[in-house]
Amino acid sequence: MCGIAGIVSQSANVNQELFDALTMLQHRGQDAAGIITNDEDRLYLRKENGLVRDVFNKDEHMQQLRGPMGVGHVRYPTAGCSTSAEAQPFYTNMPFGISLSHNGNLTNAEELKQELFLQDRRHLNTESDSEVLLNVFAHELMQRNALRLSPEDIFAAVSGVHHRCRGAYACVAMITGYGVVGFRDPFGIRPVVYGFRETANGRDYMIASESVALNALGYEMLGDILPGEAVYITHDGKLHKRQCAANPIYSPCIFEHVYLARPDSVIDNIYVYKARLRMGIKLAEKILREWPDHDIDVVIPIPDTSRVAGAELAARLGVNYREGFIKNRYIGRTFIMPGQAQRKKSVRQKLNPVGIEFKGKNVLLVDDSIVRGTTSQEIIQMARDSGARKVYFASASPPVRYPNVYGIDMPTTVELVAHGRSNEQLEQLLGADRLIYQDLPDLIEAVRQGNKNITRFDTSVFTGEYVTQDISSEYLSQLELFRSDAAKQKRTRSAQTVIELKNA
Ligand SMILES: O=P(O)(O)OC[C@H]1O[C@H](OP(=O)(O)OP(=O)(O)O)[C@H](O)[C@@H]1O
Ligand SMILES: NC(=O)CC[C@H](N)C(=O)O
Ligand SMILES: [Mg+2]
Repeated sequence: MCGIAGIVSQSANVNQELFDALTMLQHRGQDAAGIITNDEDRLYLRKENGLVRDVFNKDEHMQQLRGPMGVGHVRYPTAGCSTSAEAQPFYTNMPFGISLSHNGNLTNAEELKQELFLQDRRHLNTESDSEVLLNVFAHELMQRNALRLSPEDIFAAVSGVHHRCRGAYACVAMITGYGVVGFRDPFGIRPVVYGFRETANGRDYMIASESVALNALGYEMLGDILPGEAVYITHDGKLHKRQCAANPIYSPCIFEHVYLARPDSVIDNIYVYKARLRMGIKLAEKILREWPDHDIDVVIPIPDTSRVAGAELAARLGVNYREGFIKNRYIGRTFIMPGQAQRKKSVRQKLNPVGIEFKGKNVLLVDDSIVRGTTSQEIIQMARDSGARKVYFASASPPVRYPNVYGIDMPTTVELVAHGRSNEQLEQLLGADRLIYQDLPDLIEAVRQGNKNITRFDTSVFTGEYVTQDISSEYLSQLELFRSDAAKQKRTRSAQTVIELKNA
């Protein structure tokens, strides 16, 4: 769940707007950031590890990122490693000069790498699946053999990508001198929206992972890029759009609504905020059904993401809602940090209890999800240390028991605290007096109520069933080998010495 953005403007340089859009999407990736812009026949690229505000220095970088169109990226790695060499956008000069930002994860990247080398004669310089995706797109565009690209050529290339690539990909690509293309895999696993803004010189367009980026910059939303669809905005402000997949099946990732997306975003026509409110209601109904004589004195959310569901949960239970943990505003999201040691340390730095809210009370702590159990374990202990009498814990989503292969870095079952454990075992391990999980049908209903046209979601982290239906146990074992915390750290350490040939 990286963040992607692309802008085509009829007036000004897009550097500052891309910077602002990426800042709005920072919650989707904290490891690296990048922007590439196109001015006439020149490209300007800056990408590096770090937060948006740290990567782009005003005088050194921003002023040099010239041009009225560009694409940007904030990264949360799910493939390759986390060196700056794999920061995005990626670039290839054949044909025309194409740069690409990708959110998601390809599940056939290894096969494609072979194909690209042996058949297409293309060189890849990193382990990133996004560089693979860029080269497939570039090769498919080459196949058109066009001296001047038409929208037809571009849509045919996207169709070619759909034929060859498996997994999740929400992308923005910039074709030097031509325009910006947004496209989404035929299942629509990761979100991407687009919109426009009227100016004296014509229409400016933006494509971004979430609608918050559009709102903040004064763009009006036109809609979601649909599964399999591509939207092409030419440099002179014309919009073309086409369904490029033979058999698209809307199956967005439900975890976007649980945790990944900002609550103020609307994705796939569903208000994330409302979906989270409904998760709170469903959870309250379950508690009232299964534990009618509960003795909960107060509901305390674990900031940030569980706040919305927590408030509605408390209201439905008819008990007080209290901000018992104060979040340090300078610490980012812990779940998407790269190593367990850092994640564990950050929970304590990030959240501090307000003692009086716990002393002598039966507290119900509520979080949006329990993944590795890092947050819940620490927080339950903190509640006890603060004098709580009983500590109950509720999760607004069901137990996360299976790896994600579509752009969330949850690759190994052993790292998932709920994998192979019963509710009782989890209660004991996390140290809760009672543990309540949302039921999956309730979660699906809470989200689906926002858009009844979506008949299925990717719920693989809860069920182990993958919407693309091509995930074998061998693939998962390989993933486990390559993406465990230990394996990642080893790779990142060794890659740090060879970062100079970046993909640009
Ligand atoms: O079981 P775990 O492995 O700890 O993962 C789950 C926790 O991580 C996330 O919080 P995070 O701090 O990333 O972000 P937030 O501030 O948006 O809640 C999520 O909201 C849970 O609190
Ligand atoms: N979280 C994502 O969307 C990651 C994109 C890509 N797979 C990478 O690792 O860089
Ligand atoms: Mg959280």
